[in-house]
Amino acid sequence: MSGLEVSVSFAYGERKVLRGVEFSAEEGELLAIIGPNGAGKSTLLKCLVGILSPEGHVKFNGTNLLELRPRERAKLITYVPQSSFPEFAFTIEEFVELGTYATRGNVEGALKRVGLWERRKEPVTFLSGGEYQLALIARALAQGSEVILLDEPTSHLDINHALEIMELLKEMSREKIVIAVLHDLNLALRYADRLILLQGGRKHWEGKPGELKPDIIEEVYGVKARIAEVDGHRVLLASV
Ligand SMILES: Nc1ncnc2c1ncn2[C@@H]1O[C@H](COP(=O)(O)OP(=O)(O)OP(=O)(O)O)[C@@H](O)[C@H]1O
Repeated sequence: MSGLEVSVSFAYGERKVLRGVEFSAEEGELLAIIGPNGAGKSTLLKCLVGILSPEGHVKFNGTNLLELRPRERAKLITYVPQSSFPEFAFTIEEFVELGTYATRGNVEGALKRVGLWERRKEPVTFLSGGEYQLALIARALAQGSEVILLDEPTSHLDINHALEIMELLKEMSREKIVIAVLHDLNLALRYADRLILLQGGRKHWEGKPGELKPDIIEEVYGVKARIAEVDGHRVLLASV
């Protein structure tokens, strides 16, 4: 079986946070995980990458990643956490090299791909929020894994940098499986091949962006929603 096959449940102690979340993904796909605050999106990514230990399985090409040692798992799946600014004094290049512990990764290729190669000798603390997000993505790319998970990669970014990141993810998804938690539904509608909508720890809905109906948004987010078409893109207009 090729691609990623997920079936997970997870509880923090007594508190059930993911209840039988199932989906699959194939190489060449950009999946967006969407859903309201507290739905379980970050928890789901942490379960997929093995930071948390869920019940169930996360199979990649038939191998259950949850049963692999961390070093072996890291060759196959990488996680880009929510951006928090680094306090330490690495250069950009050293920071990206940290992603290659499991592989003989391609630091140069990754830095060139995100446009930071020329600045590689600068301290990572010199980067702006958007540039730091690019460095985080370069670190994931340098690891060379086939599945990349990103938790809110566009939060704190201006629209220009957000679009730049989404274009990069789209390009990466041609040869990998890319799964991103996105709060911005318009970015999800525009860039994702498929959406997984979580609510209350369950998969509430799954489909292509073109299939998302306003009534689903209204039900899950408690807003009034309209979806219009602008220059061939579906655009969500929400109001309270
Ligand atoms: N370490 C933890 N211990 C206990 N409960 C937790 C922990 N982390 C998260 N939770 C709870 O699990 C639920 C899901 O949290 P999670 O961060 O996965 O949601 P999310 O969909 O990513 O939310 P957001 O959009 O606000 O980032 C929330 O109710 C949260 O309070």
